[in-house]
Amino acid sequence: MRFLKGHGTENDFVILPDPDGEVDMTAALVARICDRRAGIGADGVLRVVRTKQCPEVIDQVAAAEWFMDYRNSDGSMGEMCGNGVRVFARYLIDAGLADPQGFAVATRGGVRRIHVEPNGAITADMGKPVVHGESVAGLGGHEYTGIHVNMGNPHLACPIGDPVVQLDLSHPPAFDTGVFPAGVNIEFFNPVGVTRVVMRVYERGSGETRSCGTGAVATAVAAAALSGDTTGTWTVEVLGGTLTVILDEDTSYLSGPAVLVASGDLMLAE
Ligand SMILES: N[C@@H](CCC[C@H](N)C(=O)O)C(=O)O
Repeated sequence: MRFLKGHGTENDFVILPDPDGEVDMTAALVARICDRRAGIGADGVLRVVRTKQCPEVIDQVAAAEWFMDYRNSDGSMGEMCGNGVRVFARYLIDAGLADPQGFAVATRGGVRRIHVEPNGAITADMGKPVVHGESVAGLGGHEYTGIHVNMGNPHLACPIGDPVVQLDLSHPPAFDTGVFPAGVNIEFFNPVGVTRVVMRVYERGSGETRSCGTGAVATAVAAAALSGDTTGTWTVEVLGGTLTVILDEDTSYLSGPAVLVASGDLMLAE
């Protein structure tokens, strides 16, 4: 099975081209591929499959030829992945499978439109964030109140007073399973400018990663809310680089680098 490897601000993915939907993506196979010692190593897998082959997203077939079948590194499914969809787009463009002028990708979280910036950055229209109110994350004996934001997938974005570098994210933060019965991605951020924040994230199904695109948008929403805003352009610094988030009245945009770094043949048995 052919694979490629790519990343967006060091949120890294194995890309599996499977146009006709022939690969049986078991959780065990995904976890083996993502294993950083016994596999290729990645935060997740992006299976590239024609939307018409996938009953679960067949309602998106008229809008998007390709479906991003996203899986976390533990094999669990995610509805959306902001860096993933940008790396997925980079693959489609480089493979000549999508129009670099703009196209749409089907995801479990809905259709996401893509365009390429003059500097090569890839921007995804992430849809309108859905804000649900406050909830609490527990970490290192502290409780952090954050904002529950749905970006197709669930997030809890928590402002903290201290630099995020001090946090120990080697263990999962606690959260309210009544609010998040299917788990949650938890961001911690500290503002470092009027519209600039530093963020770290503990992802559902993948642990701490060096970036999270949906998390960056959720963080921008929470940071904006702190100053009484719902719109604006935010710079989100993550361990793996810098992302730009635009919040407007109707939708949100995530922009940043997305690169392919390798390709090869997967030798793991399915
Ligand atoms: N890294 C992603 C988010 C991936 C999905 C997440 N772990 C979940 O289970 O919802 C991003 O860039 O958005």
